[in-house]
Amino acid sequence: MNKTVQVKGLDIGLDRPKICVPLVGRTTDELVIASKKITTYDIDLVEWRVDFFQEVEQLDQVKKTLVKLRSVISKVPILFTFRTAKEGGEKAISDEYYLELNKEIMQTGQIDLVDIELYTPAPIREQLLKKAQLYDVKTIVSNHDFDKTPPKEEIIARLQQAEVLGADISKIAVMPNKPHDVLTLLSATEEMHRIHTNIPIITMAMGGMGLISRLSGELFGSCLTFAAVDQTSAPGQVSVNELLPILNIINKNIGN
Ligand SMILES: O=C1C[C@@](O)(C(=O)O)C[C@@H](O)[C@@H]1O
Repeated sequence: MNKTVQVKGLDIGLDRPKICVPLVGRTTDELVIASKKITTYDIDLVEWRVDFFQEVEQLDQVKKTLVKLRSVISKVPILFTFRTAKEGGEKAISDEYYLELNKEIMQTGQIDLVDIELYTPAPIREQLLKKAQLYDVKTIVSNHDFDKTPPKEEIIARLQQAEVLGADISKIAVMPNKPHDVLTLLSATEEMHRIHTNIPIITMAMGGMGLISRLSGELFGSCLTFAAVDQTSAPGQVSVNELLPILNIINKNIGN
């Protein structure tokens, strides 16, 4: 069983959850300034949330900006994510452009991981998964529910579906409306990790109510957690400086 994924020397899936910081700038300048700051922190990955970028519909501009970001972010993997409006992102684009954007960016050789939404129309999703393999880009197949927390069986089923499709990592983010919803997400995570999967998984309950899920991945089986340097990309993210000591204290004591 190989529940780890290696990217740029980083073993995702082992020990303490990896910390991923989102870049949410709207302009190239904002993004470059933010990435210079982010790389001074003790983090494991950077996610470019390109749906925040105001020139996202001009592929050449996306590519030029990516080259600049890559030259700043040289040591840690870059995850490229266009989060669609229907899954809580900033912008709606056509399925055709979603395909073109992700395909072209994978081909540049400048990114290490790509986020592909589980509910992307099947023919597009399949093409993207194939291209990722071809260009040696690791895939996170993701799903987001910004309104509610689906039942445990449904959370597990979506994570499994991502794995069956060939994801390197499967991910789900849900919104809790009551404390029990957080338990549902954690219980699904624990069961999925223990019994149902051969790949690393990422799960979180969003919002303040779900915060515990962003801290406790090492116990329940979520391999990565998103945290902010200045700006958050989703409700409930805390700052890297607040998160790091908590992850470390869990890591230090978990085997005792
Ligand atoms: O999918 C995720 C998870 C996330 O939504 C979160 O809740 O931390 C943040 C997003 O930037 C990322 O793409």
